[in-house]
Amino acid sequence: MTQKVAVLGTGKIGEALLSGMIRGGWAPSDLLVTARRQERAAQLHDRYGVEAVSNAEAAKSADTLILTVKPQDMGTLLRELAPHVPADRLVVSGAAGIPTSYFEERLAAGTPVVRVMTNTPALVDEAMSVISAGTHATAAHLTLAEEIFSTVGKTLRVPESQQDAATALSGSGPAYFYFLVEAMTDAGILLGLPRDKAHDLIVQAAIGAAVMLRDSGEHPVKLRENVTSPAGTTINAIRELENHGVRAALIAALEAARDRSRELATGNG
Ligand SMILES: NC(=O)C1=CN([C@@H]2O[C@H](COP(=O)(O)OP(=O)(O)OC[C@H]3O[C@@H](n4cnc5c(N)ncnc54)[C@H](OP(=O)(O)O)[C@@H]3O)[C@@H](O)[C@H]2O)C=CC1
Ligand SMILES: O=C(O)[C@@H]1CCC=N1
Repeated sequence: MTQKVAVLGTGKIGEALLSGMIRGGWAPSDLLVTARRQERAAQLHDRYGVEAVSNAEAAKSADTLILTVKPQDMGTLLRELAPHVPADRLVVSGAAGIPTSYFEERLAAGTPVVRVMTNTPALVDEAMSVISAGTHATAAHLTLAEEIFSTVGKTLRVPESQQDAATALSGSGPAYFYFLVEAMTDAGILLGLPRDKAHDLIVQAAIGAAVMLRDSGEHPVKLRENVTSPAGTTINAIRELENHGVRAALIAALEAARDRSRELATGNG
């Protein structure tokens, strides 16, 4: 039986998923979208040929509802949806912080809920989507969520207790790398390189390092040691990174992101 899937609150993440599903072979006729603004609904229809409907209509017509509004908008969306969602619908939340129990408490008893934390590299099919089951979600529901999110990259199942940590690492993760590239490009300017060349050098170093991390099978420490020659350039840079507490700063940063994810649990964060 064909599954009809609706993406509710189709912003950056919702659109990335929608476009990935279409690239992955889902027929636009099996997909529905909702948006808060009419002009956004029309834009999605024009771009992807999908039908844009109301949230209530999506709840009635689709087998699977993927909720991709901001955590702070989830309460309002659920109040609107709850009277229209039959208990056999799979509800997938893409929101940071909000636990599956939040949805279970607000939807019909027994509604299966799956929580997913993806990230923006979904736009280039390189997402990491971290998936957890709620109380009533079965293995088949998890498999369906994996099938949907594997159209935009890798998937990983974790116990829900690890979702806030996963959000800090991979949900927010791309932002840390962009931040590092921005800072290292500034360093290139300081060292006298034109900005465009500094950018290209750092981005290619990042791509090369990322591919080696993924494909070499080597531990990151070993990869770093291979770059770090005795009395060479790299060790001087590493000493400065350690002097400035960059390792401790990263640990503290990810802990802060994890804590913020926990705070968002109420949807009022
Ligand atoms: N951005 C990221 O890197 C990641 C985000 N997430 C999670 O994904 C979710 C979405 O984030 P993101 O895509 O960045 O946010 P966006 O603001 O881009 O998308 C949310 C969309 O939902 C719409 N919306 C809000 N309320 C309603 C409603 N009641 N009915 C229909 N549409 C509604 C908004 O409309 P309007 O355009 O009018 O505001 C907006 O277009 C969040 O919960 C976030 O935690 C997860 C992983 C990574
Ligand atoms: O910053 C945020 O809250 C969202 C969730 C993970 C990435 N972006």
